[in-house]
Amino acid sequence: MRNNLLKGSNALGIFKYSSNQRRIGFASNAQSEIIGNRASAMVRPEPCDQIITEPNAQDVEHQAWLNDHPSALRSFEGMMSIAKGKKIVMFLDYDGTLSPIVDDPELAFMSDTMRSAVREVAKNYPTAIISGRSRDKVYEFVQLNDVYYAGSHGMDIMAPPGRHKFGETKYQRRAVDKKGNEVMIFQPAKEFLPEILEDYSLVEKKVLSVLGRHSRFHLTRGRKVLEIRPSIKWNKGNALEYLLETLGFAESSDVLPIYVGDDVTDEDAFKVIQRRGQGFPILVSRKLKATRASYSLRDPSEVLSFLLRLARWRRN
Ligand SMILES: O=P(O)(O)OC[C@H]1O[C@H](O[C@H]2O[C@H](CO)[C@@H](O)[C@H](O)[C@H]2O)[C@H](O)[C@@H](O)[C@@H]1O
Repeated sequence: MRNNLLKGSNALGIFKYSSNQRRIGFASNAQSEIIGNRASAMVRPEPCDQIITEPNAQDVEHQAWLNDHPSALRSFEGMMSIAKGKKIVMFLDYDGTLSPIVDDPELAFMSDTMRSAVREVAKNYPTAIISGRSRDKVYEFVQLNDVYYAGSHGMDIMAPPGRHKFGETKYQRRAVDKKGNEVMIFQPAKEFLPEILEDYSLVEKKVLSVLGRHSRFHLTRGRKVLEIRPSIKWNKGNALEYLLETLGFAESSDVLPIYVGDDVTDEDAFKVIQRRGQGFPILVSRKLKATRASYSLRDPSEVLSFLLRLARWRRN
């Protein structure tokens, strides 16, 4: 039991300090390696050292969660050995994944570094951004041409110019983007739009009472967000499947979708990947959470590292 606790605390970057023990710290300073009593008397502990007695129950629980949902950065080589010879398709959520969570949704900008990482990934693998936001808003933030955009939880999908096939799909139509390029738009909930626009301001004030008058809609909750959605079976998971189909991978046995997301709405996409038995669902979270994801990343800065490694992996 004690060994297990210590194993957990080591993996969490916490170690027990005693003066007669060999100790390797995380400080870059060479002095952080101390051997024996004599040396320990000469060297002051580095500020990063944490002196603790036992990890608490929460640490142990978090470590158990990390064992079940290991870091996609630490597991990168293993993941890529599975990906070898397969066609990777990249799916990315926006808020909390490509941009940090901030109080004002209008200010949820992504960094230029993140933008160029996504651009690099999109050069190498088909890439889609699937967000709860409107498609236009996500495009405004991301501003990349060569990616698929799926707004409103996948209910409004746009393929990049020249990257689409126009089939007979009922809700699909040709359109022209702001730069005058022909794009393909897919909107399975289009017929609901007039009602959404008509009731929007009222919905903000009296969400539940409005819902009482619109049985065709239902309420979902995100991170500090109330959303009214058409009661159709369409979510980020359906969008992922639709995009794989659009890309010609519907029946493919060698496609490997990677989906990175942080919120409850991303669980639908994780579920689809689990069901297909192919691909990597990755949850972005610092906290232990119930999830269908197989891997984890702590925050958007780790997402950035993952994307950069993925782009580099293909180049090599
Ligand atoms: O699917 P996503 O791309 O993750 O979008 C989900 C929601 O994102 C936005 O809200 C979240 O991010 C905000 C900015 O960081 C934050 O203030 C809010 O608390 C979060 O819930 C967006 O405002 C929603 O419309 C999206 O559904």
